[in-house]
Amino acid sequence: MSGAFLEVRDLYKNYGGIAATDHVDLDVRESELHAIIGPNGAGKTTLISQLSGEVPPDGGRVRFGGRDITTTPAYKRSLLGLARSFQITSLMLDMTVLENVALAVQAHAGHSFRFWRPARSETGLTGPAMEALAAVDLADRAHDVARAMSHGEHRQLEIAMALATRPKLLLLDEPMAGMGVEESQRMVEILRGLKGEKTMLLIEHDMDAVFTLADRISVLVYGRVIATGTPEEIRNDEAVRQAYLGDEVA
Ligand SMILES: Nc1ncnc2c1ncn2[C@@H]1O[C@H](COP(=O)(O)OP(=O)(O)OP(=O)(O)O)[C@@H](O)[C@H]1O
Repeated sequence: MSGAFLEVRDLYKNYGGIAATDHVDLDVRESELHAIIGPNGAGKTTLISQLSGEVPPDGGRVRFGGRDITTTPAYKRSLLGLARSFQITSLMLDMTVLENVALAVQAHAGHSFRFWRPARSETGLTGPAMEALAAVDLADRAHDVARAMSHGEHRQLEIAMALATRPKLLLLDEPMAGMGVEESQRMVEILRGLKGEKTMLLIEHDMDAVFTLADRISVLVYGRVIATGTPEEIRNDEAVRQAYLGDEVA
């Protein structure tokens, strides 16, 4: 027992002879920002999908908050406090920013809200929704229609929707994907603001962002974790340097 908040042991997923995750061991400690990096096809998305419960593992165990959740379905993991940042495809573009977040709160709370009332009229929904929007620097956009926002703001909104459910662990799947320099910098600031308050597992290709933000980094190559450590340790790890042909993590 490591006493980690999220404990992954021997996790395995095979796709037609390819081990997408190959006996992965991973510990995420409470309050840390733990990043997963690795070349294309290394298994990062498969790993996060196994943690959120969308992809069932072929072997191994996942424990969260001391409880075995290996076979727990995604919606129950979310109720236990394990949230994956929503994807853009789940945004309601013709609704306001606030309504989108309120819907996420409502969906998470299930029966405790009266579903036939419009989400905007429930103060029990708008309180947590506004708090989440403030955390991602979108409070002043609350009443704008989601369609009117930029790509970067849509990604901020996705994070607000996950935060509004007050998760204990936030799974972030490439939050900087498709962003320009300025948008990425804004996202880095937002994640920096959440550091310490939220435990986060971050998958990201933007190495500058990862090395700036992460408390610890795990490196996945061909489905295997080849190293875990502080940014400094990862930077100096010979196997990691070789996996990245020496330069990208320098
Ligand atoms: N649903 C699937 N069916 C078959 N093979 C899959 C499936 N999902 C992933 N794979 C394979 O598993 C391996 C790991 O893929 P995965 O998408 O998890 O990697 P990744 O590290 O997220 O890649 P990227 O950085 O490009 O997003 C790849 O070889 C991929 O082709």
